[in-house]
This record gives sequence, structure tokens and C-alpha cells, in this order.
Amino acid sequence: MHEDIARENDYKTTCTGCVGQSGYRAQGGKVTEIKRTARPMQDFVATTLLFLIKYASGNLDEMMPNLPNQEPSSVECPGSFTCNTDDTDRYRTANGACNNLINPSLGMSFTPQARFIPPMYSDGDAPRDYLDMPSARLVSNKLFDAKNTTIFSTIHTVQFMAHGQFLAHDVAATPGEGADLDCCDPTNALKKDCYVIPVPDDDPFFKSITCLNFVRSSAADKSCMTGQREQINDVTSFIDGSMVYGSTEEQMSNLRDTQGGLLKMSPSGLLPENPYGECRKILPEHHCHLAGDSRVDEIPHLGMNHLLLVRQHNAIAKKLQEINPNWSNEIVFQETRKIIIALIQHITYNEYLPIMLGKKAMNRHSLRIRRRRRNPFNYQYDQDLDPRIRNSFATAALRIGHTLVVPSLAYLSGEYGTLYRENLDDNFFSTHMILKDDGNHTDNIARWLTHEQCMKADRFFQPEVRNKLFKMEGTSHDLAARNIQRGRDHGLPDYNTWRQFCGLIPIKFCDDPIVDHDKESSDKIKELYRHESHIDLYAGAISETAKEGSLLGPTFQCIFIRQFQALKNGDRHWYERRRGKAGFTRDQLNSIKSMRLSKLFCDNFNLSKIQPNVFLKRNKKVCCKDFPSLNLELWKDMSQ
Ligand code: HEM
Ligand SMILES: [Ca+2]
Repeated sequence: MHEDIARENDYKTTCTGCVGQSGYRAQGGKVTEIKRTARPMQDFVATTLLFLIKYASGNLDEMMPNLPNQEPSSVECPGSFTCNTDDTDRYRTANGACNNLINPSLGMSFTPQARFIPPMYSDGDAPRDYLDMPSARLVSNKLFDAKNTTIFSTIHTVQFMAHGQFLAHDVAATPGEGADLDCCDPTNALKKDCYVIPVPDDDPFFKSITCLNFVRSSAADKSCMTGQREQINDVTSFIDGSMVYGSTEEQMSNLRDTQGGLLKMSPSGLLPENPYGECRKILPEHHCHLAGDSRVDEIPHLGMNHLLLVRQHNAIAKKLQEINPNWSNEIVFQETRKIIIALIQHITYNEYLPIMLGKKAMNRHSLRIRRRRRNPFNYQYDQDLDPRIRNSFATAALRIGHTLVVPSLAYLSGEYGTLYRENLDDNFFSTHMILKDDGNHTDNIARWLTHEQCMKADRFFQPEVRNKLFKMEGTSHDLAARNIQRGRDHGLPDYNTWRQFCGLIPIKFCDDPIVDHDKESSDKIKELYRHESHIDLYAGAISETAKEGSLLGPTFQCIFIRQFQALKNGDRHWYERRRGKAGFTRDQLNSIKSMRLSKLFCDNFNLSKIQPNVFLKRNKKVCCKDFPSLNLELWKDMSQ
């Protein structure tokens, strides 16, 4: 299948004149061999286990010990503070504070996530779990098992999947305490944070284990809330490039170079080293990456997106400094950061969302980016709109991206032939494919990202994430089951309650098939759940038939629309705002709006041609030199 893809032939298009320029502890479960491990296996297991446990329970800040947390956990409950209204307000704060001037902590890092509808916990704040609800692993086996069928999307590229994860890490990071807790150890069974996933006796993959480790997400400090248990967001809710720049002042300053408004990079033009990072180092010369988000090394396609934006930041900063020699390090940095954030917002709303959500829904809900050259501004800022990430979005809807995850990664040659391929599960937390030969293969990975297809958006997960997630000696995890279990942990209301919230008819088991589902998924849902009111949001919504022109069924579409409206209309610094000196000029904004993600790939990797919309496979590739460039001369400061 992969070879077929690699052989697909738009690479044959000649492009004359194009110059390349631009926890479950091992209890005798199936032992999976890990190849290419230069370090002793014990080391590998120890580091991977630690990372896995922290990552899987969202305890990420600990993994950036060189990036001290500016905010102690008490900031979950922010006190009152004053916001600057002077000239410094033209730039976003690092932690997102003071975006909303009425309620300055809205969207700030280390504060509670918001909700569209109140949570439904079982008993006080215990997970939404009833006696006869199916195990999350059973739901995964029945509903999410691709059964060795590998159905690639015919339309979307791997980069479409990768952008989703990059975006997810801009807006959400849910932490968990007790991260190194082994809840499958019977002596820990009664610990309050433990909420293990039982493995069915006849499990087709986990043959000799009965439990998958799972630790609950941390609860926000209740003293600042009147309601029930809420989860925290460690990163800024806004689409503000926090995965590139960090979500606190300290993180940001640690990522910055001392001059020219630049971000730190390694001597060979890769992401800088994080000496405290906990990735797997397959070769002694390999290192972990330092980025604004500590999940950067979770999988190479993510690290590549970080690299792309850091390179782009430095390219813009150098040019701005050249054009404005009098600008200070700080001004060059902040002006560049503002442009990078604008590009991320523009790409997300102009290229990514129309595919995910569908153009019709974008139009109907005023989410479309308008291209009126004479007046490109957007006047929809609503200070009463809560910009925060909603629990249902991070814990369920945006995780639709997990079904797009591909089983392998590859290096593709300039002619788009496969040079080398590795399994996805050999790449969790490893930077080796990026760092190989001093980073000489990053262009080959960029070709893979932009040329090959991701999986079809359906309810099926590849075994690499459904059975072998974070595999290590004798044990691994199931991402689909974790999504289900996390929803219960967070007290996400059941699927029918969400349908009602969205104005949709609740499903009834007496209907055949149940509304908005095909016969097969309808049968599976009826088989799994005893009551209509038990269905997990993730299970019910992901198996819905997608709306025409969208990859989402009606329930996830409804959550996406509301979340992306909040992220746009609730963001005072949104890139299209007309805000005098604090915003962009009309010409600057038009130049930003002429940019596409493909152009960023062209400029920062050695590609000679690419599809105009890099998320779409069937878009014919065109020469990189034919894309418009960002006109940075428009940033020439006449007052200097
Ligand atoms: C190989 C690719 C990926 C891997 C290995 C991965 C893995 C994970 C893991 C382990 C979690 C935490 C699960 C839990 O315990 O609750 C998670 C959370 C999440 N993932 Fe992924 N993921 C991948 C790709 C994606 C993609 C493509 C998207 C979206 C398009 C996405 C969106 C999310 C979101 C929104 C969360 C919740 C973040 C939070 O609140 O902390 N992921 N992912
Ligand atoms: Ca953010």
C-alpha cells in the first residue's frame, strides 16, 4: 500500500526552471522487540516509561525542568491583576493573560478549562461510569479496530493530520498529578487518582494482562470555582503559537536567542537541544528538542512542524532586522512573533478548517476568512465571548485527528520515491529520523509529510496507536480506549445529551439504524451500550456519518463550530483586527492573507514544487517560486 502511494506519479510533473530553494507495568504481556536501540534496553525502558506516564497523564511541565513554571499551580485560581494599557499591549503576553480586559485570566495558561454544558460525574466528582458501562478497551475493540485494513484517504496528506496535532498542542495540554502512579499495581487500586482500563478476557492483542494503567487528570483548585471538578489547561487557549513560544514568560525567554529577535536553534539549523528532555536517544549523539511545548518529540511529524515554524521565525526576524536596523532585539522578536501567530491563525482558518469542518459550515457560521483586499479587517471581536478551550473539544472533538494517524513514516527523494521507511511505533518519543546524518533528511521527511496520504477520517484507528501506543518491553497503550476513558474521567456528558445541546434528535435504540449512523456502527453501539444515556461522546460522535463537505458528523461539527468561533471572535489580538498600531496595516494583512502553508514548506525545506494546498493530495504540484512571498518591506518603520 505504501509503495503504491510512493509510486503515485505527480512527481513526474516536470517543473522546468524550478530550483530547489528554497501503566501498565509489564506483567508478562507480549514483548515487543525494539530495534535500533544503541543504549541498553533498561535505560530505554526507564526513560520511555517515565515519559509515557507523564505524557499519558498530561504531566508535562515537569518535563521542562529548565523552563521553570512561572505560575505555581495556585494560578489555576488567578487573583485580580491589572493589565497594561500602554504600548506593550500591542503584543500578546506569553501566558495569554490580559487578552480579555474584562476578565484578564480568560484563556491564560494554568487555569481551568471551560465547558459548554456542565459535567456529569457519577458520584460527587467520580468518573462518569456506571456498573454496566462497557470497558473503554472493549469499546475500542468493537468500534475502533481497523482489523488490519489500511484505508488511506484519497484526498488528505499526512501534513493534514500533523497540522491538527500541532494545533491541538497550541490550545490544550491537560495535566495529571500522580503521573508516575502504577494503578494496575493492586496496592494502588484504591488511590483516588487511579481509574484503570480493564482488558477483556478475550482481548485479541493484550493476551496476558487484565488492566491498562490510567491516572485521572488533575482537578483544578475548587476554591476559585463554585461548580464541580474541572480540569486544567497548562497552555494558553488562544491560537497564539504557544507551542512555538511557550506558555509562560520564563519558557519564552528560555527559547530566545540573545540578539536579533531570534529563537535558539542547533548549530545545524535544527531545534535546540533540551538537556533535560526525556525522549529516547537511539544514538548517543542524538538529543531531545527544546520547544514551546514539551510534547515536541512525541512523534517526528510534530517535531517537523515545530522546526518549520522556528526556521520561519528566524527567517522573518533576520529580514525585519535588515529592513529596520534600529529595531531592538525585543521589537524584532515581538513583531516576528506577531506575524508567525497571524500565519498560524490564517493557515488554520483558511486552509485547515474548511477541510475539517466544511466550507458550507464555515460560511454559515462566519468562520470564513474574507479576501476583500480593500477592507481585509474583521470587526467581530466580542469581549463577552469566553475564548477558553472547552473540555469537550480537547477531550473528544479535536481527537478526531487520532483516526488519521498513519502506521509509518518515510523519507521521500526529490522524485518522491521512497528512500526509507520506519514503523510509527518505533518512533514514539524519538528524534532519530529528524537528527539522522545531522538533519540531512529533514527535506525528505518534509516531502513525505506533504506528498503521502494520511488515513481516512472514519472511526478506525491504526494498530500502531490502538495496540502499540508508546510500546515498550511487554507493554503498550491504546489511544482510542484512552480517549473514551479520559472523557469519563472528565465527566463529559453522554452522547445524547450532547446531541440535545446541538439541537439534534437524540438517538433511540429502537431505530435501525440509529440516526446519523450507518448500520454497522449502529449495531456495534447497540451491542456495546445497555442504555442510550450511557454512550460516550467520543464513541457516538466519531461513528456518525460525516456531513456533506465535512469530515465531521453533526455532533463534532457543532462542538468545532462553537470552539472555533470562541477562538476567533473571543480573541482581542486576532490577526484580522483593526487595532491601529497594535494590529496590521491593510497592506500587511493582505500580504499575510496571500500566504499558504505550502510556501512555508518551500522556504524552509529544500523543495522545488508543492501542492498549493498542502493538506490536499490531488492538488497539482506547482513550482515553489510561483508562490507569492510575504512582503516584509511593508514592515519598514518610517519613524526610525
Ligand atoms: C501519532 C500521532 C498522535 C499520537 C501518538 C497522539 C497521542 C496522544 C495522547 C497519548 C494523548 C493523551 C491521551 C490521554 O491520556 O487522554 C493525546 C491527546 C490529544 N490529542 Fe493526540 N496524538 C496524535 C495525533 C493527534 C492528532 C492528529 C490530533 C488532532 C488532529 C490530536 C489531538 C489531541 C488532542 C486535542 C488531545 C488532548 C490534549 C490535552 O488536552 O492534553 N492528536 N494524543
Ligand atoms: Ca495557545
